[in-house]
Amino acid sequence: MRQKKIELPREIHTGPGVIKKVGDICKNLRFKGKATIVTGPKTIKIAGKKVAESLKDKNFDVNIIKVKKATKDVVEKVKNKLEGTSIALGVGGGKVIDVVKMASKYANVHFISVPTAATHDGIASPRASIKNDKGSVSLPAHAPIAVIADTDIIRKAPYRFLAAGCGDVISNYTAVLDWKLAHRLLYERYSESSAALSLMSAKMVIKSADSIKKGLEESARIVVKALISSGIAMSIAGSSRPASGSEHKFSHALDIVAPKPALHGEQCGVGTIMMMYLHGKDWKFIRDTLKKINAPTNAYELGIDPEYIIEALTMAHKIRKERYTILGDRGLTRAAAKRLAEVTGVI
Ligand SMILES: NC(=O)C1=CN([C@@H]2O[C@H](COP(=O)(O)OP(=O)(O)OC[C@H]3O[C@@H](n4cnc5c(N)ncnc54)[C@H](OP(=O)(O)O)[C@@H]3O)[C@@H](O)[C@H]2O)C=CC1
Ligand SMILES: O=C(CO)COP(=O)(O)O
Ligand SMILES: [Zn+2]
Repeated sequence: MRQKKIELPREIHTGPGVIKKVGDICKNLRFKGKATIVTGPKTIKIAGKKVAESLKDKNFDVNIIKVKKATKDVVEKVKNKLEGTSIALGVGGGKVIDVVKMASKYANVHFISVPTAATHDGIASPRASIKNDKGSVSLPAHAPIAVIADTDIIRKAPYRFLAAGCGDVISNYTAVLDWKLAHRLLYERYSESSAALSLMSAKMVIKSADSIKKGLEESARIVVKALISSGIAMSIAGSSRPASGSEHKFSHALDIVAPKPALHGEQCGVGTIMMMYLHGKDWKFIRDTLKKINAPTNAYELGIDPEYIIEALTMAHKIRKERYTILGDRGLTRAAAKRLAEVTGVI
């Protein structure tokens, strides 16, 4: 019998004002001494300082590291600064959380995920997307020991962020279709329970699409819940397969070719419309749901020139090559890419 390990967060704290409890939560988890906060230039003001205060109140010796990028070098630098730390905390968006996830794994310390925006499903996942000179790689990291998601902070973030999170989780539709395809064609290992949870996470958002609105705590809570359960689907799979397929390849390709890429989740949402079309599924349903949420559904709304959309479509199959998808091994011709984007109204 094949052995399997599933790593999950031990505690999940959500709700308005929960950030004030960070110190308490760390103490209850039996951390003490030095706590290192990894945060970003904006998020330090939004949440980093509050986390520091809460930790200091509980007698932690607090060290703050600001990061701007999620690259291998940055991960290495942060890892070196984690020496002697009892607990690392990632306070910010997806990049910050990915950096602390990898650095803490290398430094052999636990980390806590403190998202400041509901933009991505890496909040609770055991994977990290790290940039390199060829784009990015998906690396095995470890799951956070705790997730502390303050829905008051998240609801006050620009609405665009919440809509991006919806795009990232809705993309599970095509990710699972691609996974099933790879299972049928290549007999790739497939988990029914992981795929079911991944789809359920997407459906949680789709079902509530009409009530996902700017500034509402309830909306932030729905999206955070869906993103966390999508991360747990990745934990069960032991990879990002249930949450990253052809639509993510398209988004990763855009990150390489577009001079000013949009948010990860926004790009994944648009990618999902097009990949649903390639799968012969109801792509209009995805487009209409994204529209209801006020997430981008075309190049113009992404702020990306149509030429880059076509280029990203033609090179997407070369990204994460080990992950077989509807794009196949040869990918799309330029003519097919142009037609796909036109037919689905993306350009
Ligand atoms: N590991 C995984 O499983 C997954 C990883 N990802 C990765 O996550 C990244 C995308 O994350 P995303 O959050 O979209 O992008 P970023 O982490 O780049 O954040 C985007 C910007 O938003 C700012 N920000 C964050 N919170 C707030 C707030 N409350 N108010 C105002 N500004 C805020 C950040 O500030 P600051 O400048 O301070 O950082 C940053 O400038 C990608 O690299 C993607 O590959 C995505 C999905 C899953
Ligand atoms: O973004 C992800 C899941 O939403 C993870 O993507 P990758 O595994 O392709 O880096
Ligand atoms: Zn994603």
